[in-house]
Amino acid sequence: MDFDNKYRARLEKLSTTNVADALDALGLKGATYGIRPIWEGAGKIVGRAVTVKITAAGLTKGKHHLGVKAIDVAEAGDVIVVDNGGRLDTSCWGGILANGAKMKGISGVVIDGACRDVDDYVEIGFPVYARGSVVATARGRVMEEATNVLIQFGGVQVRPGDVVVADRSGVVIIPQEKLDEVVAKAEELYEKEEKMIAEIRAGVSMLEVDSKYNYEKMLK
Ligand SMILES: O=C([O-])CC(=O)C(=O)O
Ligand SMILES: [Mg+2]
Repeated sequence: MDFDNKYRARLEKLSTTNVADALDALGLKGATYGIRPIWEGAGKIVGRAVTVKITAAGLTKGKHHLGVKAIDVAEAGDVIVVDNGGRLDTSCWGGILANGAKMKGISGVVIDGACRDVDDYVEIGFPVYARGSVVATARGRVMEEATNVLIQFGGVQVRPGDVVVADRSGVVIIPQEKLDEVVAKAEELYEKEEKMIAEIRAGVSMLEVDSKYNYEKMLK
């Protein structure tokens, strides 16, 4: 799939909410909840998923240090998607990993859990989205179970190569085999909303604009 040529610029123009609405209209799951930019300037992220599945540390040891394999296999523009099951009591991503990811040209990291070293992300301008930040290290608390496998992220499935879009509203995942349909539908919804906003700004009444575009039925 020629993702960069065919889809990247189009997705950068769309919002996560356009994409979430397109997924709803097409009966697909991909909208997550509660995973937000961890620092003010963390910009929008678009890219293909490299997944990391985290599990609790214990007597079975992990093969790779958490996150390192994902950074190694990722290509420039990819997004690392970390499933730590929503845990908030321990980090599963930090500043050293962020520096490694930044050096590879990775677009950003989205985490179903918590991260640490937020000042480091600000310093290097690296976008990280998570449920929160925490000071406690991942070491001895969690470990990497697998890289590039099916994961659960904010209640939705993510497979390696699925497409991630993240902005200030949150994170959406587009199943890779539905990318064409979802992007086309999201663009159609974006155009309609732009027209609605233009009319509202031109002074047309909200009631008139709403009934003309039938917002309530727009996803049918
Ligand atoms: O130990 C951790 O949670 C990870 C960490 O701080 C880093 O990558 O800098
Ligand atoms: Mg650190």
